[in-house]
Amino acid sequence: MSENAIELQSVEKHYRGFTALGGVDLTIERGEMLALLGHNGAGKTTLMKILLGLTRVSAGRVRVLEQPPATSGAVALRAHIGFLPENVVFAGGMTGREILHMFARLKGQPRASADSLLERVGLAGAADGPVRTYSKGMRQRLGLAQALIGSPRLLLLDEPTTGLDPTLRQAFYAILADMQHEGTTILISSHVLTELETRTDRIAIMNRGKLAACNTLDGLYREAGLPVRVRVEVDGADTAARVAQGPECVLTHSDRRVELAIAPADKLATIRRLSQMEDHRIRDLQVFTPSLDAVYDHFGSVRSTSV
Ligand SMILES: Nc1ncnc2c1ncn2[C@@H]1O[C@H](COP(=O)(O)OP(=O)(O)OP(=O)(O)O)[C@@H](O)[C@H]1O
Repeated sequence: MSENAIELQSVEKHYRGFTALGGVDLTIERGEMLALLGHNGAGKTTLMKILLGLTRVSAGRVRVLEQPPATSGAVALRAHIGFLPENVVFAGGMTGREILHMFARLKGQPRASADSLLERVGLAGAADGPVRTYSKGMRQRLGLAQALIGSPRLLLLDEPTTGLDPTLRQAFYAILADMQHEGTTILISSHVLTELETRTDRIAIMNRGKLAACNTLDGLYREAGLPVRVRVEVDGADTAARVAQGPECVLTHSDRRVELAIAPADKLATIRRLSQMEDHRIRDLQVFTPSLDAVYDHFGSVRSTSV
């Protein structure tokens, strides 16, 4: 059995001359949670549709749980995939329980499994009310319950937390963490890097139909190589001058404070240099790593502009 739940090799998708995906290589291991980030139109939904077998690739090779997804023989494969689309719409007149029972029947699963999923997503109390009375967060949770029917081996979630408040988002990710713990592979697309930073194993950033980066968060920081900012609070003008005399780029300089910009690899050398200035008083030193938004911007705008 392959270690990989998803394998994409040189995948392209063209719509009448428009390139939605321009050669994507991506492998996702079984049990991994990978975030797919990208601007509007970057190609995230197209990629998910390909994985679901809803659209065929124009070129390249795709394997989902070791099978090509867009073939007539892929019906059994789909039973192992849970999908939550970006805009989930349910018949407003039906209750949450009726909807989940319907999806359970379609997936050949017992009704009891739907009932326990309503518990799991915290909708048991509202399950017998019509969906038109549900809040956005409740509809999203019903959508997640629908995606979880049949304990899928692969979960594809297209911007699932859009519009959820922070508490609901946390509850949503707690359920995903449980699923991952049980061995489910999860691919989750989003615009928001900050909410995914501590929750996913790796982050793939798409830019205009190409993969601009795919790495752990630490790996993305390393790859981006964005400068680290060091703020040094000093006892007076002499010390400030000494701090500013080093090889680092000086961002601001006053008698009390100097700010330096340094390459991540030089961080320790700078701290060593500052700590060895024994005859000068450094009152405080703060290191600011680049924000996640800066990392995202770096890959979203600098690389992969050739599609
Ligand atoms: N059926 C289609 N016909 C023509 N162009 C399409 C079709 N589907 C998608 N596209 C184009 O392909 C590009 C990628 O679209 P896609 O929906 O995959 O982006 P996305 O990253 O999911 O964006 P968003 O974050 O806005 O949902 C877009 O420019 C879109 O207009």
